[in-house]
Amino acid sequence: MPAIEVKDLRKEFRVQKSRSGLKGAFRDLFDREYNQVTAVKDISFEIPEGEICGYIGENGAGKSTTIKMLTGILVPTSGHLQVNGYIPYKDREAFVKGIGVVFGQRSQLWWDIGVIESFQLLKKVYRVPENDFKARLDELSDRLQLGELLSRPVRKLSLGQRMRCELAASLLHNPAIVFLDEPTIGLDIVVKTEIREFLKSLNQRYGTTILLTTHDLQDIEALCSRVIMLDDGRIIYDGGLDQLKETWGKGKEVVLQFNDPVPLENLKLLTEGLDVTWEQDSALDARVLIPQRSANVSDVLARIVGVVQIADIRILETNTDDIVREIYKSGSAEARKPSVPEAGKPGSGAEEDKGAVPHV
Ligand SMILES: Nc1ncnc2c1ncn2[C@@H]1O[C@H](COP(=O)(O)OP(=O)(O)OP(=O)(O)O)[C@@H](O)[C@H]1O
Repeated sequence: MPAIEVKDLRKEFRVQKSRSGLKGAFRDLFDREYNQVTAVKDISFEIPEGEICGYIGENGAGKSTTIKMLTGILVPTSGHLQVNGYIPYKDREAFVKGIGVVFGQRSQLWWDIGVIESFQLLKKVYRVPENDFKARLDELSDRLQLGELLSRPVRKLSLGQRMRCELAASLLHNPAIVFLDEPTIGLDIVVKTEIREFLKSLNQRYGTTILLTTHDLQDIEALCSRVIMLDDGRIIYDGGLDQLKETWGKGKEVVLQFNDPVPLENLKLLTEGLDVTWEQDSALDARVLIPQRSANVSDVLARIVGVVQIADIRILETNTDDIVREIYKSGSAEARKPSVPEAGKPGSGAEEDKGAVPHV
């Protein structure tokens, strides 16, 4: 049984329209008008136990709405969902014992009381036996370096300290599935790295399933083997991070500087038979573009080094940030067109060939 199972999940909100001016406000009192917003549009996916999956998309794409449905906070308009064997909004009490949730922007800890007292309350809420609680708290304190933070009220903690406490709070009852909504937002790079390391080890030691929404693609790079990308309530990509890079990445670019002038023709001859493209601004330098799927950098360098005197080499790779920005930009509309046969574009045949799940 998958940890998370979602089929044709949909969420519509009814939002009241406001008319302008005093007269409009008066009319609103008696004759309300509504707009319908469809935040999540019939999405389907499954997440197996023990997977760390990134759930990404631009602002307003529908990520939080999905997480709220998966955690039982919102009731879907239609569709089916099952999380850890439960239907979240129906089996609330039993369901919450098996999940942990961290909303980076909102605290689950009580503001004015010591962190440890919040933990004690959560222990009661989740009915964690005393011995399990002690062992778990010791381990979490140690790994997240909570130490003397435990006796402080939450309002006296820095953001990074609070986030470490939030993570501990969400894990006190040893949940099988953890939902993290922007867990590293606003944190400095050191704390971000600590939190990523912690999540990785949590997943490895306990096989915890993690669904992570983030705008920080370094989180995804560090943690996720799979990403689901949402745009305007629809899934536009579901597949591996490597496939994402392969499908949309522009490959690698090697920038070379030579000691003596080298004509472009010579460079082309040296790499004959390899699927590469050379560009040159002057005879003393050159760039070679190596597509993601064909040759690799060492094949290309093996042909050149020793034959040509090289003063300097730089290897540039499209990073995930660039790729995702590119998909968002070109993204959704293209993705929904039925199979535009153009390589490297969302919705093209290339995506299907790579085994990613196309959602068109
Ligand atoms: N309670 C609500 N009532 C009405 N509309 C809502 C409600 N919650 C969300 N929406 C709308 O649904 C859409 C999706 O919002 P959602 O918060 O799920 O996006 P998101 O991907 O989490 O964005 P962000 O990255 O900004 O958090 C948006 O258009 C939003 O305005």
